[in-house]
Amino acid sequence: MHSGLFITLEGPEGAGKTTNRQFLAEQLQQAGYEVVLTREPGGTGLAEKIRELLLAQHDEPVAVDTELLLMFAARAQHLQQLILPALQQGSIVLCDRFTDATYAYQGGGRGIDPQRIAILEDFVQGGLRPDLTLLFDLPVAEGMARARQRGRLDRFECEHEAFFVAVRTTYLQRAQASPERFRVINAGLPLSGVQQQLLPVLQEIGARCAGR
Ligand SMILES: Nc1ncnc2c1ncn2[C@@H]1O[C@H](COP(=O)(O)OP(=O)(O)OP(=O)(O)O)[C@@H](O)[C@H]1O
Ligand SMILES: Cc1cn([C@H]2C[C@H](O)[C@@H](COP(=O)(O)O)O2)c(=O)[nH]c1=O
Repeated sequence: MHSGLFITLEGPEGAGKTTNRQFLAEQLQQAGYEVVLTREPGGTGLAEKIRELLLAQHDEPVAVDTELLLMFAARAQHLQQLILPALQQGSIVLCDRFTDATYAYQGGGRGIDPQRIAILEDFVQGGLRPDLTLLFDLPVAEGMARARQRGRLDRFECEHEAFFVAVRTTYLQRAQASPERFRVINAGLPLSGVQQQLLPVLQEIGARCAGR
């Protein structure tokens, strides 16, 4: 059990998670909260090295189970070194992607049985789950266009459209299955419209912190 708040930001490539994570952090810090910003895969020195392996192109195919296990290896390190200590100190942790991404990308995209992902989720996380998850949803083509504008594409960003359609569908199914945890944000609007949708979320975060 911890006294902090674990908030994850999810969505496909180019959905605006990084941009809006910064906006949320600034608002929360101005309101006096201790905020820790992090991301997956990554977030610690070792986990960032695993991220480099995962995002790079290799001269042999990456087996889907290798990809899955590397995601959870990075997560185990991230949890022990950064997320759990921050939550125990009472911080709000804003994490760009977490295990919902594994269900969406390795489950939906790569076709791994979600029951196998659930076994690793329990093994690595014990009972820890995000308190709140913001799903930044937008049409696949729009997200890919935004990602392409940034320049060179990583190993995931080079996937075909059907992969990203499966990723988006899985995210939306998970949001529908757990409405108490997910808030779905229409990320296809101009930035001001996206941030407008985050105002009630900020109020909710404040209320949850006050109740702790
Ligand atoms: N609402 C928006 N309208 C138009 N462009 C946006 C919007 N939000 C973000 N962008 C732009 O889209 C690009 C991707 O945004 P950002 O890096 O925040 O997304 P992301 O979800 O973190 O992406 P990824 O998961 O691929 O790293 C950036 O160039 C950003 O400026
Ligand atoms: C946590 C996690 C991530 N991924 C994928 C999703 C993205 O393509 C990259 C991370 O890069 P980004 O800058 O956040 O877009 O990794 C994944 O496939 N599975 C996961 O669990």
